[in-house]
Amino acid sequence: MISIEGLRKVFTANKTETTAVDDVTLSIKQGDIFGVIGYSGAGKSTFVRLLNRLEEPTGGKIFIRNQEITALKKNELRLARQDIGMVFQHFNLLWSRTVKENIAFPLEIAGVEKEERNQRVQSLIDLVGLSGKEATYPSQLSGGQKQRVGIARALANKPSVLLCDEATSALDPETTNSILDLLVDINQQLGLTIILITHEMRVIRKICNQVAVMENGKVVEHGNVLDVFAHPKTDVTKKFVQQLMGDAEAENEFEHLVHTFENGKLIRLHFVGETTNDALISKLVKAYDIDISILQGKITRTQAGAYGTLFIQMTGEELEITKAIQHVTEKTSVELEVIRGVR
Ligand SMILES: Nc1ncnc2c1ncn2[C@@H]1O[C@H](COP(=O)(O)OP(=O)(O)OP(=O)(O)O)[C@@H](O)[C@H]1O
Repeated sequence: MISIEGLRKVFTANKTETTAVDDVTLSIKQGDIFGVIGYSGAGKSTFVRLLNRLEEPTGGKIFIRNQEITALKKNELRLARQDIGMVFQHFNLLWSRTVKENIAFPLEIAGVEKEERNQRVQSLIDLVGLSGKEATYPSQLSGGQKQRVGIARALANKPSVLLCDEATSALDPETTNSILDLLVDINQQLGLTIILITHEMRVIRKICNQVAVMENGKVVEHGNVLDVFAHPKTDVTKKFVQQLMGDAEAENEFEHLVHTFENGKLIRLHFVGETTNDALISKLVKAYDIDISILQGKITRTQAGAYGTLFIQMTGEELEITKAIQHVTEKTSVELEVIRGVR
């Protein structure tokens, strides 16, 4: 759907050059909710603004549905942009226009007839849950409602791609959740491909199936959200994962466990994907003559499945414990590590 090859953006200000986006190559599939995460200054905003050429690339190519965006002339670009909606952090609404008039604006520019325009605006208002607010001005709306107008406006020309530039960063956690739910709805109902940038891992966790991590203009890691979460390779990704999981896996935590729970085997189970639903612990206790205590852990859910770590203590006969461990390693995809054997 979207193919990005060697994308670069260098800004020159006061004779100093800043490489905001540095040789980014990615491909994004139709229907993906693709998250780009990074700390402030990583280059996320520049990256997303390059995709519709709100910023002109210094180098590289962008293809959207086989059309080379980077090769388009100004007037061709205007048409191509109708296929790429964009939602902004600070909404960018027209304050002197009502909700209805804001959403109608891109349709007026595209020359859509009044009757069709009105119909489309009304169905967008229903889609984003703003029925009854048609004649309201943006200043009379809450942040979440303003962003709903922003989303409806971005969808007005029936784009196949929606770019979200920190769309929930100005909102409180509850409103963030409702806007993220709306984006998932839109993705499912309209089959829209969504690219969103954020500095919050919980946004990625809640709605993305793919993620790219940016640092110093480069994509340092990317792939399926679960894979990247479960096996983070770079320090920056590890820090983001820790934002969600806390430091449940920190070394000093397990030292503490080893000393506190002196009997039986101490085991770390690492769950990735659907296996967390399989009632593994109760199956083990029923099938083998052992006891299991859950000592510590955290499991979190992502759009692509669950993952997390659980520290358990197994007590009982050595042979039974060995059989239970074999069951986990041979019959499930849960990763198991014995961190201390029987005393
Ligand atoms: N118009 C500009 N002129 C000069 N430098 C710029 C310009 N826009 C961005 N930069 C620089 O490019 C780098 C990346 O900025 P960008 O805004 O893309 O990062 P970001 O990851 O989106 O950060 P934030 O979340 O704080 O917006 C920064 O070093 C920034 O100072």
